[in-house]
Amino acid sequence: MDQQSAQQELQQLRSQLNQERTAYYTNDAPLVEDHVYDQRYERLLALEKQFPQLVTPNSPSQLVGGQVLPEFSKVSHEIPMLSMGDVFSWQELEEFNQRIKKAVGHAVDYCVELKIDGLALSLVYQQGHLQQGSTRGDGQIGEDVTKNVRTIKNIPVDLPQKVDLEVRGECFMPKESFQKLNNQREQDGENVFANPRNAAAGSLRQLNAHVTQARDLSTFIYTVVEPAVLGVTTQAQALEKMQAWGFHTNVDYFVSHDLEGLQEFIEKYQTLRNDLPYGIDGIVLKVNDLALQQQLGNTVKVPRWEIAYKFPPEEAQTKIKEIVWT
Ligand SMILES: NC(=O)c1cnc(OC2CCCC2)nc1N
Repeated sequence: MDQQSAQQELQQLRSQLNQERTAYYTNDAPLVEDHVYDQRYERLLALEKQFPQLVTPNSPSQLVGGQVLPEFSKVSHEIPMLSMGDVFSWQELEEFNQRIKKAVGHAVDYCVELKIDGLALSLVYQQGHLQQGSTRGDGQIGEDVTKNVRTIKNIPVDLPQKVDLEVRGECFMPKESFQKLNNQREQDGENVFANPRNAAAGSLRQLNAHVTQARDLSTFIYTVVEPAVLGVTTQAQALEKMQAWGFHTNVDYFVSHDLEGLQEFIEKYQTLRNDLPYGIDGIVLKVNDLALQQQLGNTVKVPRWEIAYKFPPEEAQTKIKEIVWT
């Protein structure tokens, strides 16, 4: 076979295998039988062995980097990765709502999301290919964790369209994986992680990508930095579109008008949180209209258009709950 036709076949194999991998891990909806995927993967490896000069970073064979990094290189976030203001009571949520109504002049819709207890992650795509993954760091400068990010199963390496796009979300470790990891560490006489969030941070910020790959990390993507690229004008549409493009998003969100239905949502998830397969530490209220978000802008540290309502720590939950609701 000549190089030209090998190049064409490899391009097709890479795109097919990456799509099949995303569908399998993100939507639990495999596109092909396992043995078909395996045959394709074997063909890719054989061609790459015969034509090593045709291997690309996005190839499924390159997902786990070879060498262990000496340290992380730094990434500067063009748009700062802001944190969130926290409130702890219903009254403070109402004060937040009043501030928004005063600034905007009328009641607004909010997109209400679960607050996943993980660490913030940025994913940058160029021409539809995953180019870089980085941590929030101090909001301006984060760490380049691209090699590790490529091992996270529900992060797509290719997008359905060849566009430049940045999305952000939460990287977390499911509770069950956390338990298994700590049991294994205890058996190996290693120190255990205090909670799933620390385990996720320690696993993502690993200099050896093979270690990250073994840690069963996951993501919930919640922000598109440039909504126009996806043609969306609200946060709820952004969540829908990102899911359609292959990102793993959290479906337990709803749009409330002027806090309607919010108390029920909070009570529901303050109770449900123990049974969820991942950790949450509250809910996030975001002005749904993205143009309004821009109009409201940000303070130095946090956006004015969103607030995080933090649940009381799990052990104290019952006591504080009576105080908050009576
Ligand atoms: N932990 C979460 O689940 C979560 C975190 N952050 C955000 O929104 C960003 C958007 C701009 C600042 C915060 N949404 C979330 N759901």
